[in-house]
Amino acid sequence: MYYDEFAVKENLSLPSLLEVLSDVLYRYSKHDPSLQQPLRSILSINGQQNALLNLPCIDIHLGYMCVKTITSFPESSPAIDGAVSLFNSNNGRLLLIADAKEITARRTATASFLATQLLAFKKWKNEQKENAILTILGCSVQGRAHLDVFTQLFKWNKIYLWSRNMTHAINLQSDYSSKLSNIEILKDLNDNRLQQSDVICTCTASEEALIGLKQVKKGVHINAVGSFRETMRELADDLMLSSDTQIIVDSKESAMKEAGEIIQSKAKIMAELGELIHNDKFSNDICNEKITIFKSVGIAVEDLAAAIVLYESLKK
Ligand SMILES: NC(=O)C1=CN([C@@H]2O[C@H](COP(=O)(O)OP(=O)(O)OC[C@H]3O[C@@H](n4cnc5c(N)ncnc54)[C@H](O)[C@@H]3O)[C@@H](O)[C@H]2O)C=CC1
Ligand SMILES: O=C(O)C1=NCCCC1
Repeated sequence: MYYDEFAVKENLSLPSLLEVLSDVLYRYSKHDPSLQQPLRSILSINGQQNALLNLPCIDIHLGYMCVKTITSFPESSPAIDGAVSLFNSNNGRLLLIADAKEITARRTATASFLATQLLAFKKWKNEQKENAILTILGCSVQGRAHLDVFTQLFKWNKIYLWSRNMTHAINLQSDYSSKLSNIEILKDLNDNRLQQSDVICTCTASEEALIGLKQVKKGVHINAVGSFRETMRELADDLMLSSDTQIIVDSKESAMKEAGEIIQSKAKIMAELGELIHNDKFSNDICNEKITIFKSVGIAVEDLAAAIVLYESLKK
């Protein structure tokens, strides 16, 4: 009944997760009445950064209900802890309880990869696809999960890693050295290799902007993962507000309440990721001249997708 982080990692197929994620995000953005997801609750402890989060949702179309309860304690390691519970929505039976750290890490990175497919790969010519450069900022749990998912699902020409503490980047490079020989470390964010990157994933808990318009190239795609509070941000206002930037989010309702970059810059949101799925008009509006930003804060239907994939794989 309880699946720990190792069981989650071993049994959560990324291609299946990508498929179920696309389906639930598509129906979420279409306001499909069979899918219910209220805004999550974030209860802060003594007004500090430490918090208890609750993310429920019901999907009567797929026949499941899910609730993830996690703590976020940024000064602890790991920063996130908790469990995901999956239920049958026809009879109310509890089906599975699984480690939330691994589910959160993998569903978040897979959502970023889905955004990269829809916002970057679709607009690239073959040559850019064959020579694509990925940069990951922040080398803790999310940075590691992004490296893992992005390299399992796509072949990158080069990968650059940056972390505020360089040892973390070096350790991550070393952990992957037997599988990947194309990882390099960026010592700082003014390194012009950042400007050569086709895709950048920002995976930090920063409260100050780490990158601005001057540090990235025209047409870059950015997955901004880290911020989920008004006071947090990884991207500067000039990047958020440029007329060359198109901003996509996982949920407009959540992003406007939680995404620091969006609240602070008052940048306009172009669409939710789910609106881009099965939508040729939107895909055609995304062009190679524009910078695309997928700002995620994390929503319950993503955990539901992961829990369903896990449950159905364990049932076999
Ligand atoms: N969008 C989403 O769906 C999700 C977002 N998150 C958020 O993503 C971020 C990363 O998550 P984890 O790796 O689990 O957190 P973590 O606490 O394990 O790591 C935080 C990372 O941020 C770096 N960092 C903190 N302050 C910084 C600063 N001022 N400048 C540069 N780097 C800084 C740390 O060095 C560390 O590498 C967190 O803010 C977390 O809350 C986490 C889960 C899901
Ligand atoms: O969606 C999640 O799960 C989280 N989002 C923001 C940070 C904590 C976990």
